[in-house]
Amino acid sequence: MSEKNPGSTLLVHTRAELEAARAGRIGDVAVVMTMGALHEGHLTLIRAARQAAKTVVVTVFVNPLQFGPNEDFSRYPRTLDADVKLCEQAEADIVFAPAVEDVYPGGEPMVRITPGPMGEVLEGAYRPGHFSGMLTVVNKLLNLTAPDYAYFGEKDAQQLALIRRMALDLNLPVEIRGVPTVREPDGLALSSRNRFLSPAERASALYLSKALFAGVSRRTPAEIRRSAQGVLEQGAQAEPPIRPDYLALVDPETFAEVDEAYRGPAVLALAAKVGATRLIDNLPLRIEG
Ligand SMILES: Nc1ncnc2c1ncn2[C@@H]1O[C@H](COP(=O)(O)OP(=O)(O)OP(=O)(O)O)[C@@H](O)[C@H]1O
Ligand SMILES: CC(C)(CO)[C@@H](O)C(=O)[O-]
Ligand code: BAL
Repeated sequence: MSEKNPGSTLLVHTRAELEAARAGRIGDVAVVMTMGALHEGHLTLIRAARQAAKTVVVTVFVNPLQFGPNEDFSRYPRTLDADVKLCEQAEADIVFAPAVEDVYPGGEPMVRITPGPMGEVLEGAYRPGHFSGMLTVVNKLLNLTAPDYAYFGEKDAQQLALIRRMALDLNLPVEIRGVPTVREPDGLALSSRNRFLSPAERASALYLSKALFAGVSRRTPAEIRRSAQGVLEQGAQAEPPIRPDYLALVDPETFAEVDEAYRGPAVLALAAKVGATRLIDNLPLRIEG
């Protein structure tokens, strides 16, 4: 049974409930996929979807397939009641929060999406299997929600590039739309995992966005990398120190490192651990030389 909230947002859990909630609705559909623990970044995606489409579906699903064995699947925050209230405020029509058995009716899937070379670098190198699990569930959620448009954040720029590429390579009947990163006033990218940070870790985490902003103010690829790297090195001396996984200046479509002669759009990408929490951040920029 679907649960009707005080406003007009319907919370549904199964495919049948989702189809019933969709029945009779006319016009275009936008989906915003999330792992819950919603914050202003997610709400910005939902508002963009609200502007664009007659029906807005928000999915809330912590996808086991995209977490490695030693990652934070079990401690990932789960706050469905609060999430539904926020979706209500952002005027989403339907929240689809399925159980694992509904998304994976055949158990662990034998058939999965292979991300190809773009899925093997940066996040893909540090989280083996992550992008295959992510693309597989995004494909499933697209099949279940059948949207005209799907909204994703630029904070997860490699994920966004892979989803765009999957839509192109697999002829998916959906338009993938990216939304700029929402940040705290001091620059920290909003992320559900920020709630794990102690005040001291929160202060050290600021070196991630500081490094990106130091980089984008430079002109050439070497200067951009050097400048961002310098700030990350300061962060590695902070207390507690940040422990960077990677810093890269890449082509936004392929995520291959750009060379010194490259001019055009790029993404400055990084990931670092702060205490037990791993954070990523990305900034699009234009290399003019
Ligand atoms: N600060 C942000 N600004 C814009 N979009 C965001 C932001 N944070 C997350 N998103 C987007 O929201 C969608 C759902 O992301 P998700 O639920 O994983 O949240 P998250 O905050 O990225 O969590 P975490 O990084 O801790 O996994 C993704 O498309 C993601 O890129
Ligand atoms: C796209 C997504 C919802 C798939 O589980 C997840 O990777 C995320 O929240 O970015
Ligand atoms: N926000 C990206 C999803 C993940 O970290 O698994």
